[in-house]
This record gives sequence, structure tokens and C-alpha cells, in this order.
Amino acid sequence: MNNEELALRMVIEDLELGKWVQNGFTISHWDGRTIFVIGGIPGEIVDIKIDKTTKQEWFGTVIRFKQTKSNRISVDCPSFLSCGGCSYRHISYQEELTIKKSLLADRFPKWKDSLSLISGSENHYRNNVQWKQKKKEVGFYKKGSHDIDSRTSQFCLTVDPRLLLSNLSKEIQNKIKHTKDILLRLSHSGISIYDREETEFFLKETIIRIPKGGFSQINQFLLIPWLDKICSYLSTNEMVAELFCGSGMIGLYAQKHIEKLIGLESHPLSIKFANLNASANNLKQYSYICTNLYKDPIPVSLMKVSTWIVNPPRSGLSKDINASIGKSQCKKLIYSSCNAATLQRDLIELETFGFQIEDLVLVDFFPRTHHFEVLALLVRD
Ligand SMILES: C[S@@+](CC[C@H](N)C(=O)[O-])C[C@H]1O[C@@H](n2cnc3c(N)ncnc32)[C@H](O)[C@@H]1O
Repeated sequence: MNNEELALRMVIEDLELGKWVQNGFTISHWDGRTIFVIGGIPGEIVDIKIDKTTKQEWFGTVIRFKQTKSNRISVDCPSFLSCGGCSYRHISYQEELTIKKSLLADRFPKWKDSLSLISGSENHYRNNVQWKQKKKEVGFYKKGSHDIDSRTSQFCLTVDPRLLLSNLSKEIQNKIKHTKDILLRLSHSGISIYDREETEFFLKETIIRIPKGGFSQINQFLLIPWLDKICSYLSTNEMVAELFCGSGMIGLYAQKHIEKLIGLESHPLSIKFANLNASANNLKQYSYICTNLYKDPIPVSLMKVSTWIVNPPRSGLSKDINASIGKSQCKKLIYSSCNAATLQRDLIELETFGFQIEDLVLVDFFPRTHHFEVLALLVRD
């Protein structure tokens, strides 16, 4: 048995947990090693099992408590820590928000006292879900394995109850009978199986259609507050470039502020639907281009645009995209990011092109998990 296999069988006893760090972990030190622990609270003394090792660091999960802290609450989900979705069900949601704000402030110290927060219901917020199905078992995978935890499809508290297995109509149950990946999304007319069907919904009076397989934000309660915050950064008659636009949701919703928009995105069907959405909303001055933003140069037509909205995947913007924004006539950049680390990296780089952060907002799209969205407004003269 090699060292890693040995470590994965180990239980470390009486470990004192240190401070909260990124990704839902607390940090501890043991036998000269750094150990990241999930499921504990700083100051608690616990036994942990090791889940994963790298050369420098070990990762573990609490399995027994020796001394608990008074802020621990009783966990409301039988699959907490075994399904790998949530990181914070053992503390209050208020405390989770305080931790997330403080971790974000660690990356942007100047914003420590001026970060704002958009949050909503801590449960039932997911408007889509991806269940796995194997031998008639349906649910999320257990953490670090391909075994299914079938309790999750009956119970998961982050998911809108309409997407739980027992609440699905007979018609949908029949359609997904033999499917390995069950991808469900709430739509205006019910539930769509979103790798096979399109989704349609309204954001106030704006109608949005997402193609099969297209991206859509998952927190049904915070979509409008997030979009309204973006709109608050826009004046009227703006010329806008929207990068990583998906099916065009941000610009379509912000139509009252926009005179002309060019959207860029690499998923061809999303581009087709962005164009259809613009027509359905009677926005003739909107156009969309299918391009790989990590490989292809930014089209010259964008270089004169003064307001840019970017909403990239977790990898953030590339050096080339940052440089293009720097060279362009962009004066206002609205950046919505699902990864604070790549946002921090990109904002440091964009500062070298004269941009300054004017507003920073934590949008808690993913309560009870360690994930969150960050909205940043950057400006330059
Ligand atoms: C976080 S989503 C944002 C979508 C859109 N703003 C929304 O809220 O619906 C990121 C988008 O980037 C797109 N994308 C991923 N890689 C890309 C690339 N290399 N070039 C252009 N777009 C890309 C994805 O298809 C996805 O639509």
C-alpha cells in the first residue's frame, strides 16, 4: 500500500480546527502537514477521516466531535457531507454569509467595509438539477465516488421541490426512465429536460428562451435582484458589448438602458437563441456573434464600445481579453464572476489598464455551498 492509500484509511483524532478558509474548509496542522477539513467549525476538536491527499496538503471530513462550539446548529439534511454539495449546513445561514463576505474581503481588503450583499432564501433556490441514474437509483453521486445517494433526489433542500423525483409527473418520469443523466430545469410551462428540450421563462416582461444544453443561472430567487443591480450601473442609450452572453439574458433584461448591443458567445445554439430572443423582444439593434473568446481576437467592431458586460465561466477572462478591454474605448466594465479567485486575478490586471473598482457585491447564488457570485463595477476616465 502506498502512502496515499495509507492516508486514505487514516482517522486523525482530536484535531483542533483553525480558521475558516476558502471552499468551505477550516484549516489545521498535524504532523507537519496542512489539513483542510470540511464539516467543522473553528475551535472545535474533532476526529476526521482523510478524503484526498496531495504532496503538500491533506483534505478531510469530520466524523466525530470531541468538543463542539455553541454556534453549531443541527443539520437538516441526511446527506450533508456525504453528497458533497453543501458545505455549511452545520452553521446558520447568517453566519455563512458573514464567512463568505470575510473571505471575499480577504481578496479585496480595500472593500472590507463597503462590500454589499444580495441574498435570498437559503433553500429551494435551484431552478435546475442534474440527477444521476444507475440501476434504478436516482440522485447525486456521493462525494468522491460514482455511487448514488438516492436520498438526495427525494430530499435535497437546495433544489426547488418540483424537481424532486417523487414530485415529477408520470409523463416526465416516463421520459427519463432509461436516462443516465437526468437534467431538469423549471420553465414557464412546467419542467424541461434541458439536454433535450428548450426552456422558456419570463423575467418581468422580457421573454427568454434557452436552447437545449444552453447555460442558465440557477438561483431562481436572485435572478431579478442580480439583473436589477446590473441595470443600476447602466444609464440610458448605452452602447454595450456583452461577452460570454449565453442566450443573451443580461442584455435582454437591461433593454431599457441599451441603445445598441453586440453579444459574444461560443455555443452556437445559444447564439441562435440570443438572436431569436432579441427578435421576440423586438430589439432590432441587438446582434450576436459566435466566437471562441479564449482563442479568437475580439472583433474590431467592439473596440469603440464604452460599456462592457462580462460573465465568464469559472476560468475568468484571459490575458488577451483583458488586454483587448484595456486597448478598447471601454470606460465602464461590469464583471459578474462565479469564481472570486479568477476575478481577483483579472481585476489586478485590469487595474494596470487604468480601471478602478467602483462597486463590489457578493451575490449569494448558491446558499449552503461554498460557491458565490461576485458582481464588480469597474470604471476608468
Ligand atoms: C456564466 S455563463 C454566462 C451566460 C449568460 N451571461 C447568462 O447569464 O445566461 C458563461 C457563458 O460563457 C460561454 N463560454 C464558455 N466558454 C466560452 C468561450 N471560450 N468563448 C465564448 N463563450 C464561452 C458559455 O457557453 C456560457 O454561456
